[in-house]
Amino acid sequence: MSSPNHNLHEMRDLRAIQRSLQAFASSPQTIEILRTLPHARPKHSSAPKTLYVLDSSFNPPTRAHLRICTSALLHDGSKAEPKRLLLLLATQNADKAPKPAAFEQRLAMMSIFAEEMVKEMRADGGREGVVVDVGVTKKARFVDKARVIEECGDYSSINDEGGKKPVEQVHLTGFDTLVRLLDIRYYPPDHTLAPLEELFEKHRVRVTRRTGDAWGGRDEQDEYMTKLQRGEMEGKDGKREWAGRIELVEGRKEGEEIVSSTKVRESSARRDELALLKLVTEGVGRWILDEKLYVDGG
Ligand SMILES: Nc1ncnc2c1ncn2[C@@H]1O[C@H](COP(=O)(O)OP(=O)(O)OP(=O)(O)O)[C@@H](O)[C@H]1O
Ligand SMILES: NC(=O)c1ccc[n+]([C@@H]2O[C@H](COP(=O)(O)O)[C@@H](O)[C@H]2O)c1
Repeated sequence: MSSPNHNLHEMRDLRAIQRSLQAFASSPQTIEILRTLPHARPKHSSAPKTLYVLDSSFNPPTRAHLRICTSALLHDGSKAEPKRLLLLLATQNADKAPKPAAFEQRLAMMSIFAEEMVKEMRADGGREGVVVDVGVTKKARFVDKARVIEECGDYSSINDEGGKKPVEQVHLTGFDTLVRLLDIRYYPPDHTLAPLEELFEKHRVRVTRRTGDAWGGRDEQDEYMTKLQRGEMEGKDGKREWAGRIELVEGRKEGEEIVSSTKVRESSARRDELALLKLVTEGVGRWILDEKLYVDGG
């Protein structure tokens, strides 16, 4: 889907981002790619075979988000190349009311975060040619996001018969979000998992463990996965085979600090710069401090 907003230059001008967001909000569009990095892209990039999607409120992007993305791009060897990553800001959340910061601030941070990620992957993994998109969607649930991404012209390739071939999406989530993805309360009016059929038929979910906080320890998370494999979803019109489309990967190591966007906002509210800078990438940290983001609470 081409748009006048595409490739907002560097995404630092908050007013320009705001104007793009307003245009998006008042348009019938449900998804829009606002920036693609790096600027000079490898030829193959327009037709990825695997599209990783990190959907988040990015309030702000953290080192946990960075790990989720780089782990997928660098270590998910089984997926088809070329790979591409979409950082997707959800302007509507399935659970949460909007909180600080404003969406334009979040997009500016996502853009800085994407630049830092591309740079880090070049340095660490020797990985040239990773293409990262920064986009927005009005859709809150994963099943709806997957559908609008499929329809987004930026990612289709042409099949042998000349038709459009949608790319396989791998949705990157934390364990807490997998539990919510498979919770029937998000699927009115029938409140069954049947609407997820189209998601799991075509796409996958790569789940990072999230332990040591409110989401249970390793054993509880393993037990949850075992129940899925044994067909726990079937009573809710889900399918046991879907478990094969869900991959659980390691997250934080034992003893490593717990990272969340909430913790960043709390550090900023306490004016604890040192704590804040440990939770986010350097450029995002600098932006938060310069803009005095979250200092009034949130
Ligand atoms: N530390 C983490 N470990 C594993 N997954 C994470 C972690 N932080 C975020 N995620 C996952 O990344 C996705 C987007 O994260 P989200 O924006 O909800 O971050 P958050 O830190 O949970 O936010 P908040 O603290 O504002 O609730 C979600 O699927 C979430 O589960
Ligand atoms: N069943 C679902 O598809 C479902 C449930 C809960 C959250 N979500 C989405 O997950 C993303 C991350 O959510 P949180 O910021 O609440 O962790 C948001 O885009 C949110 O809308 C989707």
